[in-house]
Amino acid sequence: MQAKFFEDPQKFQKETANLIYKLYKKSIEENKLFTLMLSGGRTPLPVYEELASEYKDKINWEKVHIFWGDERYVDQKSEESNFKWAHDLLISKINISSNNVHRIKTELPIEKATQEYVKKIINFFGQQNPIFDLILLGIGEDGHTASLFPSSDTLKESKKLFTVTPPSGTPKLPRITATYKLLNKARNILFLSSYKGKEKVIDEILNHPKIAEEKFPAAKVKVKNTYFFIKI
Ligand SMILES: O=C1O[C@H](COP(=O)(O)O)[C@@H](O)[C@H](O)[C@H]1O
Repeated sequence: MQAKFFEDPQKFQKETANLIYKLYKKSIEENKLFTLMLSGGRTPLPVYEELASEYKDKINWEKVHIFWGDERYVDQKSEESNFKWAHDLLISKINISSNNVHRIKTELPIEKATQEYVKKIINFFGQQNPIFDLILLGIGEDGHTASLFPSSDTLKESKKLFTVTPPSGTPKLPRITATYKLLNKARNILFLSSYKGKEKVIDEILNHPKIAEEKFPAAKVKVKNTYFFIKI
């Protein structure tokens, strides 16, 4: 586990994009492609912009497959859509085929959208327990990650890779989320979070992980190669 705190927002976005690039290169060497699961929220947005500018030509985007770890159940063009922000700031600016962009289809009924996404992932990886090269995650003020919220039944889901989250969070919306079954298999996890308003949550996750596990869903993501990049 590695935790880094950044006072300079420019440094945060540059170092984060650079780490993503390093992990991309390693995956390409080993597996010839890079499976990247994006998070929602606002914190990763400058990183998406950095990737779209500095890494537009350094990364062979045809070898990258983009997925989402959670989605708010809204139209894909809504300001609240996790897909929309990644699309506008990154995907629309790089040379990537639409076949490599795997969004959650929120135009379908929510259960169907969830099941179809699981099917799509299983078909893509050719196995029931997919291993993503890199999963980006955020941390909410309540310790949620993806759309796994404290005290939610979604935390107990052990069979499915994705599940439906009843209206939760800010904005309070139904959501579709990856479960621990999927997240805890990743090769690399990169938490991107701001620190303000989340100091207690982040300090506890980093310094008292066992206690944090009882309260904060983010603390239950347990992967050997986990990075915390925190913007102060
Ligand atoms: O609602 C969500 O919030 C979290 C944290 O977002 P941030 O704006 O504090 O960075 C995010 O990780 C999650 O994907 C999103 O749906």
